[in-house]
Amino acid sequence: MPDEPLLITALAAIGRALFRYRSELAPINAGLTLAVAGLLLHHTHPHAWPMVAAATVITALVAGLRGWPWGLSRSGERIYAATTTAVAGGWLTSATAFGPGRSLLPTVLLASVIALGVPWWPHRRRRARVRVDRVIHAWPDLADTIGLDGSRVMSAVVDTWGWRALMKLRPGQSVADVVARVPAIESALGTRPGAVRVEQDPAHSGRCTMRVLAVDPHAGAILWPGPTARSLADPIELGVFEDATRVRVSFLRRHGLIGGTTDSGKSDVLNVVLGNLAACNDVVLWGIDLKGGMELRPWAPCLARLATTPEEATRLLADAVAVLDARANAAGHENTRVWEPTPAAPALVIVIDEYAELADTAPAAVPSAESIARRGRALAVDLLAATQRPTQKAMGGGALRSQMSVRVCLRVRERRDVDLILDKGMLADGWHAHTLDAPGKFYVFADGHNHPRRARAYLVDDDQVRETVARYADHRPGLDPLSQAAIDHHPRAIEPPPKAADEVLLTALNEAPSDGLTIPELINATGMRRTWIYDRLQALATGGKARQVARGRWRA
Ligand SMILES: Nc1ncnc2c1ncn2[C@@H]1O[C@H](COP(=O)(O)OP(=O)(O)OP(=O)(O)O)[C@@H](O)[C@H]1O
Repeated sequence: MPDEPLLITALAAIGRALFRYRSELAPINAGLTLAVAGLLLHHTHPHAWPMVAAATVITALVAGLRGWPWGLSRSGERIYAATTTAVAGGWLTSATAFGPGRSLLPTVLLASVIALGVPWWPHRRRRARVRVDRVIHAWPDLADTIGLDGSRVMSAVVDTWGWRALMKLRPGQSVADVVARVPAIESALGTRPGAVRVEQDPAHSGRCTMRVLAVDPHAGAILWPGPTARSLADPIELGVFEDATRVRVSFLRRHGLIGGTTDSGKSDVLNVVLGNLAACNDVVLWGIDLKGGMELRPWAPCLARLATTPEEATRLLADAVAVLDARANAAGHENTRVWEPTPAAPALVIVIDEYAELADTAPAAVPSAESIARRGRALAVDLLAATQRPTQKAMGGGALRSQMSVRVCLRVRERRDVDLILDKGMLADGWHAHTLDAPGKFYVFADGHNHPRRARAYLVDDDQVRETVARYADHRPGLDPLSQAAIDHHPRAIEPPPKAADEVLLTALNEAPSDGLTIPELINATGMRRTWIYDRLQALATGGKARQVARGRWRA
């Protein structure tokens, strides 16, 4: 028959529309189903209405109290589920006993469908769920278009900020392929730019989670809730990830690096860490701030020392090396490998605001910083450095960074800075810090944080700094006697090196053989400590008065 294809096409279109809009039509479908069920029950089991009533009460209670069977966790949604179940069950009970066409029952059913449909139709999470279902349905075609053919969406969950889907990739595809196509995915899904994130499934290289953020949870500043750590062993909360989980990072026996361009929020992250460390009773804090103390001075009452000039910084770091040496010595004697920070024997954390400035203006301090970076972790002498310019020079060609196991990367100006702050290859792996679009947004690479997830640091305002300082300044611990003695007996720390020793060093270098003198020979000649010799050699080398002729051998 000529009309048959048209009829089939029309029926198929209606079927597709009914399927596509099944969520919107759910109240009407439920009303129709109830009418049919009432008719059947009334004709076959009219005396079963007490059982229907009992089932209604039980189901409404379970839906209201437990959210079952829909897995509802919000109280509003549970109340809605319980009310709907009670109304539907009550109507079915009456229809079973009296027949669905009796008296006002049809009108009550129609009025209930409309009344209960009113909260249903505009409900945000329901509409989001529908949109997600449609995307899952359309994904095979979308994936073909954007070059991810063969990938599948296995499941999807709607959350506070949007939705996230678990994806299975075609054999041979990798997460890097998905990351590279993020802009194409955003265009295919019709989202705002920057709404899609891709995270590797740690358990399977062929799977990943795709997060679509309808609302940016980091759009506004998130105020610092105050310190949560009380000991260096407690993780420090830096801010929140995009799924509203907290960024908790341990700084125990770890050096930290905070990098980012100007105004990216480095000082703010430092403030969050300092605010927490100030509340820890097993940490002594020292600070270096070569911007004249602009950033760290507000914390001064909680800092046992604050260096604001290159000379002070050099001395401070040399003293830290003396502490390190003393602790290493003691650990050797006592046969212990690590220094456990306690209020009586606290860790020493040295906070350096703008490390590149230190490298430029106090080159003699760099060997000390590098020595602390290399040896400090086990002995609880830790560095926390912020830098705006993660140049190869400032980062010691990567040697310093490699010792820093907590790396926070805020917005950077150039893509290559990502690899300088985090590590080689991280940019290609999706740590796109150049796309961070507001101060305080960052990526963190640390123990337990090995995937590129965007976070936003808490914002610490000046009042909070003042309050925290006022609260903890009087409760700061002092250094343990061993470490304090190391500083007190360390000549460089108290006064400038004796002029005589300086002259002896210069003479020794001038008269050195062509293959130079070793450090032990220079120690012998001057009677000074190794760290003093090292500092002076660096300073003389910068001034062109000494040079290293071979590894570890010096002359004028
Ligand atoms: N987590 C945050 N949330 C919201 N705003 C922030 C956040 N962190 C910083 N800001 C804003 O960004 C501005 C710059 O922050 P901050 O001084 O910490 O940047 P910086 O990287 O240290 O800058 P500079 O390189 O100039 O020292 C601040 O005035 C503050 O208002």
